Amino acid sequence: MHNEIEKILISEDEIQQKCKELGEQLTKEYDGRFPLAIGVLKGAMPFMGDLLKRMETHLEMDFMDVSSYDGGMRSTGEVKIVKDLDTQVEGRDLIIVEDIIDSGLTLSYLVDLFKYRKAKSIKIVTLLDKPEGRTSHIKADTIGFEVPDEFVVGYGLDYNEKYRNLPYIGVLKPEVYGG
Ligand SMILES: O=P(O)(O)OC[C@H]1O[C@H](OP(=O)(O)OP(=O)(O)O)[C@H](O)[C@@H]1O
Ligand code: HPA
Repeated sequence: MHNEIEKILISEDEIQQKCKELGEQLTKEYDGRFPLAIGVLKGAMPFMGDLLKRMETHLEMDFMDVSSYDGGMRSTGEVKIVKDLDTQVEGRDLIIVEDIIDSGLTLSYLVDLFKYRKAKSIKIVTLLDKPEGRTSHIKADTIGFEVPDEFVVGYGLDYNEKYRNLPYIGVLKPEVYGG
């Protein structure tokens, strides 16, 4: 698996250090508030786990499974809800945890949905931001790292459902996707 990676953009150590830093920030911000942390599956799973372990305050967790890439490298333009939340968001302080904002379509869909469901506050925390990919007006409140306009994999991010279990963020060799 590792020999299919052309280069590592963000190392495992850098990711873990960032989770500690962001977890400390969120601890201060949400102390005494019992927020609802929403992980956007499947990609956010590793980041959600590492980040929230660093948050030293009570919180509730839930997950929403949405998909718009169908395993490929381009957004289909349509966000599908595969699994909805089990928790009511009305009146809650939400922390949406994402692995990446690229076109911004997934998050603008979710933010509109949670506003409609009357969330009290919505904070977007993303490990990666790819600003050059943006086609919709959405900005994260908290960003771990900015990435260039390349298709990245690892630490939750897939290509054809593979590479999510890499502990770092990297770029694939062109021959892997037939480039
Ligand atoms: O800003 P966007 O262009 O909408 O891209 C970001 C979304 O794309 C990926 O999810 P995907 O739809 O591939 O589902 P997955 O997490 O199950 O891989 C990623 O995990 C984000 O949720
Ligand atoms: O660069 C990416 N890699 C993997 N999944 C993604 N979903 C949006 N952008 C990306």
